[in-house]
Amino acid sequence: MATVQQLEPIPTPARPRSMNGSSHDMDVDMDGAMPRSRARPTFGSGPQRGDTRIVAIMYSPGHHKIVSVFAEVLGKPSRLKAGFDSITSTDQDFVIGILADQAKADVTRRDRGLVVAIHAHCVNLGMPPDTLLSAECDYEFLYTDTPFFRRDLSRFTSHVLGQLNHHETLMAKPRTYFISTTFPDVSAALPNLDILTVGADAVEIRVDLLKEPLGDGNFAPIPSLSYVGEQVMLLRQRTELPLIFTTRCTAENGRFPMDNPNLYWEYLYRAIQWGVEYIDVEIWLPDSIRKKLYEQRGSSRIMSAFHDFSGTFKWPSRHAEEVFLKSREYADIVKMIAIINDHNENFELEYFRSKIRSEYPDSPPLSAVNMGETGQFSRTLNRVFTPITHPLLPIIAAPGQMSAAEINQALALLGQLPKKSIYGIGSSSSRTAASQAPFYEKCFNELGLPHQFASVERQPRSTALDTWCNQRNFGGAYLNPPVSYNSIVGSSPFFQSVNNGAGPILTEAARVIGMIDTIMVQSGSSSSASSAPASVPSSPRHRHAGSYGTHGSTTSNHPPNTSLIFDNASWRGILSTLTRDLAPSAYFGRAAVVLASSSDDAASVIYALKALRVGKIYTVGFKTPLTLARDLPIEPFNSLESLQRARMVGTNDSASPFVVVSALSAEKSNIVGMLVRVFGSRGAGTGNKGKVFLDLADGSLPRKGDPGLVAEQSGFAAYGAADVTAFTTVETLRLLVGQNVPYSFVRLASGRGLY
Ligand SMILES: O=C1C[C@@](O)(C(=O)O)C[C@@H](O)[C@@H]1O
Repeated sequence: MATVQQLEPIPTPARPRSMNGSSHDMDVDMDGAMPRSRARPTFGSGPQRGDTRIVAIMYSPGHHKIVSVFAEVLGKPSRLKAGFDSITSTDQDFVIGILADQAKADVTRRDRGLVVAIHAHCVNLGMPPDTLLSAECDYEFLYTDTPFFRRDLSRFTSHVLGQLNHHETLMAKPRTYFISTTFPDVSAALPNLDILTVGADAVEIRVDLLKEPLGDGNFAPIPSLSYVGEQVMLLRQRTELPLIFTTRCTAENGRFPMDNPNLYWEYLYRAIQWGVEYIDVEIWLPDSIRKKLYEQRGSSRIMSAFHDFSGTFKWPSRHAEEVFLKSREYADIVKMIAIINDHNENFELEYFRSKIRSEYPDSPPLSAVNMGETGQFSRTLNRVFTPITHPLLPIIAAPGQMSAAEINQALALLGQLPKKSIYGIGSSSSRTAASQAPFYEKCFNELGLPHQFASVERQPRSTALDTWCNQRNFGGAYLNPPVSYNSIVGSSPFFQSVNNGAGPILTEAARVIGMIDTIMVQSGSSSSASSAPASVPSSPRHRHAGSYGTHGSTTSNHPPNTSLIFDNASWRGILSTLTRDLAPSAYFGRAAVVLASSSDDAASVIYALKALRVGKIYTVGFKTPLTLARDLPIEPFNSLESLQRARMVGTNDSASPFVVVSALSAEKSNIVGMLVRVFGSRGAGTGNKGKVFLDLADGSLPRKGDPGLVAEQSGFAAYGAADVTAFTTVETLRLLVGQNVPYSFVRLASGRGLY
């Protein structure tokens, strides 16, 4: 008989706060001994249920297919209706399609508490879209049908419905940057976008700098909404980074005219409808407009903007504080930027920053820099959304802007980014860590980081790991393959001695998963931008003598007040892969099958599936540890009968497996292929990619058959280890060096080396 393990709920723990005052997505466990049965995981800023209203898609004639793609992305069936009036609560489990012409009749009087209205317009049909629908819809999705970017639709949907939240994750990072693109036409940027965005956490589109050709050799005085919409669409199709939508006014080094403030509302509100993540709202705009945008922002975040070019602005003044207080009324981030005359004014800004932090601790994060060469120093010190440029951009967006590499080089020169040794630690059985070395070196180089990267091999039962991690200049490591907490700490006097004998600090993911793939270093003085998140709290057990006492015979070589943090990045790689083409809700409540030969191999998969709120997991080949099984029905397939039962439940039944993840090695491919066939869609071969298959086996190793191919033939959308490795690398770089390197760059720059 199959067993179902169900465990009692346990209260959610209090969460640490970041420097910015936002909660951090890396909850940490301060206990050194591997805690087995503690609080229920929170998954940091992981997937949320979000907006649960009925989604209605307004589509153009001949474009009904977009309705089923939305439905697939959301994990629901679709049905077409003649108008909003006929939508009732019985449609809750469907995505509704309404022909645009019919929608126009009743879109205005729709029940906004019941329905969220999305206008899907294919730009190949011409621009602008229907003006009434654009104005009346909640959101507007602009797309091309050839090529169609499924990833863009999935990201748009996850964002506007509030299922994924970039902002919380970004504000938890110790430093964030955005690149100000200054192209008159973003098409020019697209070929280089991957490289341009290395080191950036978001991409700003300077709408006021766009130049819309009028066809007679002239350009529109301001780009039309049609042109801007297409430009935003093009950019979003090519980058996974959040966008910042900026209409900079003429008085602040921009080109947007100031005579009609309503024009700003029109463009900025449309950007919210397009699902742009950040909206730059200048504070000279009337309060009524700022308030309205703030209230209408949905899942977007408002970055209030203030620039002073007069040369008379003073950070220590009452005026500066008033600007901050006015800004924060309608802002999720406050941006203040000024021209200064003297280098000392950079220190005045630092004083202002710390005063704001201590006097208004609950305010939105402050992003503040000075312009001009004199102000560059402040660009190295600002930690929240520092604007950056890149040598490949046509012009810089503001005087004194620096690139990510220049900022890092300056930090290194100032002693704020000390040179560290960072290790890629492999094992004798897997050469993956070593093959990633050239990629990491390339990234460090591109980002101007002073660190040295070394790839090393860990022998079972050797003490080499202790030696690498106990070097004075140790800056962190990734472990590929991951190693269990117990095998790292169990027999190591060094790791047992850290944090005055409490052992390494564990993030929530590391504690629950029990497998460690990232070791970060956090220095107590924490001015280093180089490594672990500043938001990880110091251990209460830290003493002045340093976190690594002299426990047993082990002496720490690290500077005082240094902590080691153990994390797991793989689960995020898995989560990002599974949500690349689907919104998280496609997984909510559905059943999953996990194949692995040990619970260690399955742990990060199960954690990611739990973050995706799956309803049940069938397991094959391992026993799920209690920490992972908590709050979720787990049913091992331990007989043909149990397998047959799961296979026979109706496809619309939530117990019918929707996602299959295999962590079995390449030589077991034939078994994987067989199981995938068992759970394949009945309508396989019809091109219906309803279900999801993820194969974590190393694709470069010889194997008997390709389960991915079998999966595709059986109606699955198939993903492989290369996707997960690339997404995990993005996460690892964030954790180790605090820098964002987009997925597309990882895929581009790593060649075949990563896999
Ligand atoms: O607000 C800012 C900051 C900025 O003005 C700078 O000083 O780098 C550049 C602008 O593009 C951006 O919108």
